Amino acid sequence: MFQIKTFNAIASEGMNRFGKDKYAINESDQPDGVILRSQNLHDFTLPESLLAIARAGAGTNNIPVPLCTEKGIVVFNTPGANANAVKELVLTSLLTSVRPVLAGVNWVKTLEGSDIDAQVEANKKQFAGNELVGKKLGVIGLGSIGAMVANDAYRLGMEVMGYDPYVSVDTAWSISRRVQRATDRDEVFKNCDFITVHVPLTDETRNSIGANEISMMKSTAKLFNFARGEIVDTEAVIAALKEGRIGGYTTDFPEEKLLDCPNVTMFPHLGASTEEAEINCAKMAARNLKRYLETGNIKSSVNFPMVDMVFNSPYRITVVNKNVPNVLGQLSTKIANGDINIDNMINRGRGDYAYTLFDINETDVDKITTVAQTLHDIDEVVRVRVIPQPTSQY
Ligand SMILES: NC(=O)c1ccc[n+]([C@@H]2O[C@H](COP(=O)([O-])OP(=O)(O)OC[C@H]3O[C@@H](n4cnc5c(N)ncnc54)[C@H](O)[C@@H]3O)[C@@H](O)[C@H]2O)c1
Ligand SMILES: O=C(O)CC[C@@H](O)C(=O)O
Repeated sequence: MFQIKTFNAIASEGMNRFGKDKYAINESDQPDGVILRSQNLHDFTLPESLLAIARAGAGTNNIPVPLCTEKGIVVFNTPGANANAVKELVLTSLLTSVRPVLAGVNWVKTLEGSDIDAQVEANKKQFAGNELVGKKLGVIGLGSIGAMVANDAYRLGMEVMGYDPYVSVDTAWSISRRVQRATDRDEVFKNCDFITVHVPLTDETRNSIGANEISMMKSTAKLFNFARGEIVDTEAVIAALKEGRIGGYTTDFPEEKLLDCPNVTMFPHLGASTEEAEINCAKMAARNLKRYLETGNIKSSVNFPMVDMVFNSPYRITVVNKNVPNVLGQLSTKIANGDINIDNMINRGRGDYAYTLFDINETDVDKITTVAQTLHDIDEVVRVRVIPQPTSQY
């Protein structure tokens, strides 16, 4: 039985994938797997039992990823599964930022009397706005969300400029050739009427939009942040808004100090909050976690390499180890010394750590367990698992 712990409400369409025959949910404080949304795990003591964490979402800054890597805990996310939901909210924000439609709707609710039509025609000019067509949108970060925003903004008639020095080949293929590529981020700040940021929170991106970047923006330009609050220097934004040096700031990450600042729109972290996105993320997170627990194969991990080997032998030994020379040699020698024949193997490194699968032609569990113990004796080995052949491949 695998023990799964959940944090946050995870859509049942995902949780149902953990069949009751193999999985117990929230019954143990020594889980094999954790599945969560935005719960902060930085202060959570990672139990020794923990093999993997699946984030039903894109950002993994709520998880202590480097510590997980050191402990051989695989962290998964669900790239793209909520991208459309975020894109639709970004487009909603762009459209409502140029037309005060919500203010107009709320104003109509306050009307009284039998001459409402006359009041409407006399006052509607206060809710007039502008159009997006022909205006320039800058998209910083052209991943799952940024690429969709760029393509759809172009379809709405905007000029679009994108910046992403690390864009993946797959995403690059999906971006319209009409989206201008900025080679320098400053071009985006200097030229665009709207700037939207879609990068992960990393050491490089933290506070990466600050006073310097804001000073390059047009005084009418509006900044949109649906990525993470910490990417934008809030104090610099407040100063610019108060002095009228930029036109507006929309964020999905409310902060107290922004509450009474002019031209700020805040959403309560709603980017991924659609039924469809929650279901997509839950299903993908559950699939990632199940695949790893039942086969050792890794897909969509943020800290370990992708590994996908067909499981055709009675048992598989998986090893997480430091990525240094001669560990693989020691591992295979110890397996051979235990009189076990290797059918198939794969070894992949990522940064300081590597992951190896050995499919073994052996059914004697005691013999396999004894050999697995000897693998632990190698200094560089972090974690060893023995997995029986599953009834289905993933
Ligand atoms: N508001 C929400 O509810 C919500 C929902 C989903 C994602 N997000 C946030 O949005 C982020 C992006 O999501 P995604 O699904 O598009 O992720 P993604 O991994 O598909 O795309 C991120 C892109 O950012 C690029 N990038 C990284 N560092 C960069 C830098 N310094 N400059 C420019 N580009 C850089 C990468 O190359 C990649 O193309 C997530 O990490 C998460 O923090 C928020
Ligand atoms: O789970 C959520 O509601 C938000 C997820 C979002 O911030 C993400 O990074 O995918």
